Amino acid sequence: MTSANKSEKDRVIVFDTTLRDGEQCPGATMTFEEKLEIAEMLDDMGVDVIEAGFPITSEGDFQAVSEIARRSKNSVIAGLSRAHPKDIDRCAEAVKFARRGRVHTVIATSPLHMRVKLNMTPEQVMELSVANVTRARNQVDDVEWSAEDGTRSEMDFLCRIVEAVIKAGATTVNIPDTVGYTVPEEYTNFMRTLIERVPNSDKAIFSVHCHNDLGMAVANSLAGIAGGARQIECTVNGIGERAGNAALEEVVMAINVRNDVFPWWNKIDTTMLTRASKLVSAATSFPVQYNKAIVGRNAFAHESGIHQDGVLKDASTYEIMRPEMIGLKKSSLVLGKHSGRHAFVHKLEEMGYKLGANQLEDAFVRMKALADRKKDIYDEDIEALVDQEIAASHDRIKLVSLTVIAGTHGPQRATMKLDVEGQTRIEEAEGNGPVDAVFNCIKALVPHEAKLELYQVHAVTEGTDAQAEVSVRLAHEGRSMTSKGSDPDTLVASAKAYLGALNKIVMKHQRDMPAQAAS
Ligand SMILES: CC(=O)SCCNC(=O)CCNC(=O)[C@H](O)C(C)(C)COP(=O)(O)OP(=O)(O)OC[C@H]1O[C@@H](n2cnc3c(N)ncnc32)[C@H](O)[C@@H]1OP(=O)(O)O
Ligand SMILES: CC(C)C(=O)C(=O)O
Ligand SMILES: [Mg+2]
Repeated sequence: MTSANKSEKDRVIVFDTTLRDGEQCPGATMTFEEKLEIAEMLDDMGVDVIEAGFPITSEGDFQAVSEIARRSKNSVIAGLSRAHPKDIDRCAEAVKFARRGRVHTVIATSPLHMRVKLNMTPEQVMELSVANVTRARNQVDDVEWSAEDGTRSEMDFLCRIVEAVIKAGATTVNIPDTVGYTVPEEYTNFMRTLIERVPNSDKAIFSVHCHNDLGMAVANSLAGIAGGARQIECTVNGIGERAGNAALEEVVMAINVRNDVFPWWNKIDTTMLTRASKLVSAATSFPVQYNKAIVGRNAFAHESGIHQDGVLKDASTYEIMRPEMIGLKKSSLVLGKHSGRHAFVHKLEEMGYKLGANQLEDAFVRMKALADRKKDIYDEDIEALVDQEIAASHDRIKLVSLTVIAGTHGPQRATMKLDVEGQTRIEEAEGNGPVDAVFNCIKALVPHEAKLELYQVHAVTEGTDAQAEVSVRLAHEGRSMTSKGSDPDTLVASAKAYLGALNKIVMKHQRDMPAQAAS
């Protein structure tokens, strides 16, 4: 929706409850400092209402809500309270420092919750709600009333109680799907019926608060807005009770990307979504699922060759939003066994390599072989692979295959096949350790006088499947030749490194021959 046709009736208020409902899930407790940092980010991001905590819960929660209220710039700061005078007073005390403070009072309205949990009749719940909304309104101007388990409540009762709380001064009426039970069409109709039947519904903003038990929190939230609600309660990364709440980044981007179907607007600066996600993930130590919509690390990453080719030609082939819209620099093309040549060439160009057609084809085949054996292919792997390709392109001696038997019962034994200037040779040798056996094989296949001066191994990247990079230095006739070999198998990398140095000696010898003959 363009700014020209934004009207107040289409505005959706974004109410973030990361610090309250988000913190309620096991393991998500945040420190005072972390809460202040998250609240500041939400305020800067354009969140309309920040639910900063549940002040009666503990002294710590009270302090956090009060301090967030003191520091708030533009956002309304809300605190939660039960329908209990102690809760209301403590909450009002905490939010009073905000530019605008909101007391949010909740009570269950479903037959099950009223009977089993509260042990109250509907009339008692009605009385308590009215009394506590009135109490809250005497302390703050902004009061939200929530019907816990709203979607499993009886419509007639809900209409009566909503009318009563609005009359008592509630400025926002929230109808939560507390247990993630509703489905989109049902929620649209539920909200529409309620708003139509409550005579004073125009005196309050209706709100949605959806849980994700059936994976429909975001769809249900948008459906509730379609039914006439104008506030969405959500959390960063969708954290919250059990399967979580509607994810803020998902509802915001759904409205943004599909504004043709969701013709509303909000004030969120979407370019801050990635940072907000990282901050909440770090504070809670909850990792973000790799394939999470919008902020998962794979949300803008492509490994499949056909997709990579499409994205290189025009990103909109496989991306429905630009990464910059959510604060990501760019999408990533990840090399792996599903990748194709277009992406491989693109990656090499990015890394500054320009290979000839044959070298490129060889390097591509080797990248595929490596990807079959190794989970992640990093730039360092490509570098090692291509450097080796370039170095090995003129080799006289090439490794064809290697098998090593190693373990506690020595001697270790290696069997090696080499291509020596077009001829295949095979040999078996023992050694004092597997590396010694490999090098003895090479000596048997290509007899030479060179002495091993240096043997060094290090991992190219992290992880147990990382490529090993081996350096070998051979001394021959007063000269030293060094070469590197890399492979996920340290012994293969060792053979490659040794053969690399030996090839250099052979080539030097061949270069020197005509000169010697002439002298
Ligand atoms: C759907 C939601 O997310 S609601 C918010 C849920 N969040 C939390 O519960 C986190 C913070 N909670 C707490 O720290 C504590 O539960 C407190 C401080 C609120 C209350 O602690 P306690 O007094 O020890 O009570 P406890 O939690 O064991 O039981 C809840 C009591 O509140 C009552 N209650 C539950 N909801 C409400 C409500 N909305 N209004 C009034 N009373 C309520 C219960 O019936 C029960 O009362 P009882 O003691 O007479 O049986
Ligand atoms: C407190 C209320 C709004 C809640 O979190 C719920 O019903 O899920
Ligand atoms: Mg909730």
